[in-house]
Amino acid sequence: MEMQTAEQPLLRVSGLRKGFDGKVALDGVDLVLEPGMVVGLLGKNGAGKTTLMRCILGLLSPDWGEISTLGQAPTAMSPALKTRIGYVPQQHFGYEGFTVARALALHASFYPEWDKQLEQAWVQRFGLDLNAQVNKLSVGQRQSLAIIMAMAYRPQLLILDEPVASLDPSARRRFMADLFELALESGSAVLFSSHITSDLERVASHVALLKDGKLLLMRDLDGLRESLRLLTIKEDCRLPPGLTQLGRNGNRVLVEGFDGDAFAGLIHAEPVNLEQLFMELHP
Ligand SMILES: Nc1ncnc2c1ncn2[C@@H]1O[C@H](COP(=O)(O)OP(=O)(O)OP(=O)(O)O)[C@@H](O)[C@H]1O
Repeated sequence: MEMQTAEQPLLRVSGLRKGFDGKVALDGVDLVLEPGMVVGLLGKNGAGKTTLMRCILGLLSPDWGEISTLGQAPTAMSPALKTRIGYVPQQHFGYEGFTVARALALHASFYPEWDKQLEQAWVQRFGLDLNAQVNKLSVGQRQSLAIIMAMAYRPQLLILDEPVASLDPSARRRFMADLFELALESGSAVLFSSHITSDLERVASHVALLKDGKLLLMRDLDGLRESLRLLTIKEDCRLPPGLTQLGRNGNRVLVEGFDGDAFAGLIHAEPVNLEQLFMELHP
């Protein structure tokens, strides 16, 4: 069994393919997560985000390719290793017959590393009522509880499938800001999917962009801001070798790797934010 060492990344995905009923959901995905990385996974509905997360967690078996999650193949992960991973799925939940306090206590009992102080701080932050019945919580409150349950034991790898979709803007902002801190502080890595590009821009260290099961892009956000451009070029223009074409619409080409140097045939280069990037790639 492969064990995780200090030099190994927390997650390594190589050449991952997964299909359902002959339809490709993931098409050769490579991804590496190192400690301290907060990776925002962007992609439209059906792009493959949940499938990727479920493969990483061993809930789905890949058709092809290799995954090492905390140094082990996810489909053969030991129970001890599972307690070092946190997951908030899109749909949850259990603990229906319990109060919030009881549900948290029960959940905590599975995790030797549970941090009670962290739990309490987050209960306060989300304004959760410990005496409320879980089955009477709102969707957003349930999501808050699921987040606390997934991160209060400071997992090394935290996987969040649209964690903030049901949170109100203030809870969302607090959560996203603290997520980043938590990852850095605990030396862990976070992979979260979101459609809210402004959240992603605010807190992610890296962005991964899935389109039709292919990872079009995986980069640090600062580097991406610098090197991502929407170019207007002449008809017969050839792109220099250092540029990666991400999308094209007539003489408008979205590229990564732009270093500011003009080249023959370039008419105009404009910076793009994540939302524009998303729109350009999904015309
Ligand atoms: N269990 C399944 N059986 C059949 N097809 C599936 C299954 N799970 C996912 N798919 C298909 O795989 C593709 C990717 O789905 P996935 O749920 O990974 O997308 P997503 O990016 O998470 O979408 P969303 O943003 O809507 O959550 C879709 O075409 C979906 O219909």
